[in-house]
Parts: sequence; C-alpha cells; structure tokens
Amino acid sequence: MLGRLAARAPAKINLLLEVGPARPDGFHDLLSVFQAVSLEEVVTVTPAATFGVEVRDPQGRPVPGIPDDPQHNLALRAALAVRAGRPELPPLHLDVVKEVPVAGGMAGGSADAAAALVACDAFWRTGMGLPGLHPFAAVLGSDVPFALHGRTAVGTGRGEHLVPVMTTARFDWVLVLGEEGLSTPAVFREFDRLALEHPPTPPRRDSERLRAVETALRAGDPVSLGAALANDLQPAAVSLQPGLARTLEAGREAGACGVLVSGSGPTVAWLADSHRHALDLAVLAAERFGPDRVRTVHGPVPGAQVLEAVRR
Ligand SMILES: C[C@@](CO)(OP(=O)(O)O)[C@H](O)COP(=O)(O)OP(=O)(O)OC[C@H]1O[C@@H](n2ccc(N)nc2=O)[C@H](O)[C@@H]1O
Ligand SMILES: Nc1ncnc2c1ncn2[C@@H]1O[C@H](COP(=O)(O)OP(=O)(O)O)[C@@H](O)[C@H]1O
Repeated sequence: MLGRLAARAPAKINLLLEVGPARPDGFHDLLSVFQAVSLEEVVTVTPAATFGVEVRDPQGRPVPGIPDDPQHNLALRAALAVRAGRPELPPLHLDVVKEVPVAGGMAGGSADAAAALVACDAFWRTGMGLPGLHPFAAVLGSDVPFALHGRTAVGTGRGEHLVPVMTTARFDWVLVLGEEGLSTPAVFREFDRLALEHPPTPPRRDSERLRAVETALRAGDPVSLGAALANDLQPAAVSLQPGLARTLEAGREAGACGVLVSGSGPTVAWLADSHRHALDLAVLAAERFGPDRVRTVHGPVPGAQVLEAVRR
C-alpha cells in the first residue's frame, strides 16, 4: 500500500494568443502557442478519512485567496473526477506547494488540477494515463489539458485541442510578477468591450503570426521569437492595470529580445537571448521592481508527471 505520492505540473507562457469573438457559450475561440516553463506546482496525495486540500508556498506559508472546498478547488475537483463511479477508492488529502503566482496568467490553478489528475491516477492505479485524463482536464479548465501535456504546443478551441510544436531549443525568460492578480473572466470582458470598435475575426490555423512563432521556435532563434510574440488580451490587461505598460517598456529598455503579458496577465515575460542574458535582465528587473517580483525561468519543460511514491 502506498503511503503517499507526489506529482508536479508546469506553469505556462502564451507566446502567441489570438482571440476571436465571444461564442454563444461565453467562451472565446483561441489560437495559442503555449510554452511550459520551469515554475511548477507539486501536489502530494495521502490517504485520509475525508477529501481535503491545503495550499502552501515553497516556504510552507498558507497561500490566501484559494478556495478549499470540493466544488471550487481545482485540485480537489480533479481528484473527485478521477474517483467518480469508484467509491471503493480511499479518500485522499492533497497538499499543494504553489510556486506559480495566483491569478497571474500563468495557469497555476490549471497546473494544480493537472498534477492532481496524474497523482490520483497513479495512486489509485486507475490506469487512465494521459489519453484517459485529457477529457477530464478539458472539463476542469481551458488551460488544464496543456498543463498535462507540457512542452510547446499550439492550442485551438478554448485551448484544449493541442498539437505539439517540434522544438528542441531552450528559451530563457525573466518574469515580472504583478503586484495583484487579474481575473481571467474580467480580462475577457474588457477584451469584448474594447472589441466593440474593432470586432475580432475568428482565429485561423493559417495565421501569419502563428507561422512566424513556429518558424522562430524551430530555428531556436530568440531574436525572431521576440519579434513574433503577440497577445490579443494584452490591451485589455493593460487597460485594467495601466502600470503594466511600464513593465513592458522596462523590458524593452533593458534589452529583452521581446516582451509580452502572459495570457490574461498580469505577469509580464521578458525573453532573453541566453541564460546569461536572463540573469543580467533579472538584475535590472529586481532593481526596478524588487527581487520578490522577479523569477528567471526556462522552457520548454515536460507536462504533469509523478515525482515520487513512498510505501507505508
Ligand atoms: C487566458 C488563458 C490563456 O491561456 O490563460 P490565463 O491567463 O487564465 O492563465 C486561458 O484561455 C484561460 O484559461 P482558464 O484560466 O483555464 O480559464 P477557464 O477556467 O476555462 O475560464 C474562465 C473564464 O474565462 C473566460 N474564457 C476562458 C477561456 C476562453 N477560451 N474564453 C473565455 O472567454 C470565460 O469567461 C470563462 O468563464
Ligand atoms: N488549486 C486551485 N483551485 C481552485 N482555484 C484556484 C486554484 N489555484 C488558483 N485558483 C483560483 O483560480 C483563479 C485563477 O487562478 P490561476 O490559475 O492562478 O491564474 P490564471 O487563470 O490567471 O492563470 C484565482 O482566482 C485563484 O484563486
């Protein structure tokens, strides 16, 4: 019998995010290039009398602002989805160690869900594997399928239809975290408001912007990738948090190859041309925004996977 089991899942940056008009179901069709980066969530599952979850930062401090009930916590919802129809499986307590900023546009909650799916499947030996877990992931959230699969991928639909991008190159990034989070639905609503003047067209797989990003990824060229980075949600995020314009400008002034808001923000990503360059950019970012708000990461990294299983 296993005593506990831990799994990890990565955060993401959207290298490209094209957003179409609002659909009748309230969602927006997207064309996105996701890259999984080296900030991650770790979920440890332990048998318990009842289901429960605790979320802490890497220093062991509780993380505020995250629901802990089974209707809303994404990691708990993932565990309950895997157990549906199998009441004989023992309840689990989930410990989440959260490295990814909350409501930061980097899909930390989705990574919690993906890590919990993989951890529960392995702990209970339900044998679903990635293909079996993918449909659960898509129901839990638009970004959860990518957190399962990781690496670099083009996402369409709500982001749940994924095709890997073949790139072996490593890209180095400096992240400047926001002072407070941004709500994803609020940013989409602001996108719709701004779109009243220039209505968007549905994203197309033959997009010129997609071709530019894919070409730069395959060439492993950070300068071309920097020029190709694009996010249709960026004006909406900047409209809600005007200070983001300064963080973007600071990256350009510091000599980043490219800068953009990740997803719905407010995390801003600066692309470096090497690990060394990222360290130099991080020093400048820390002087300007304070070291607590700066992270140096690289991508692509793998999707959700089991880290360790400990027997009783
Ligand atoms: C914008 C993106 C880009 O990768 O990332 P984040 O910035 O949140 O990390 C994602 O599309 C976010 O995915 P996720 O955070 O999983 O969103 P969901 O829980 O599925 O949806 C939250 C809400 O966002 C809006 N939403 C989300 C996805 C989408 N394609 N269209 C939408 O309009 C809807 O209002 C929805 O009710
Ligand atoms: N494990 C989790 N379960 C449920 N909600 C979460 C979890 N982690 C984060 N959230 C919540 O989901 C919302 C968006 O979370 P997050 O994934 O961190 O950001 P984003 O969607 O911007 O990438 C936040 O309001 C946050 O409180």
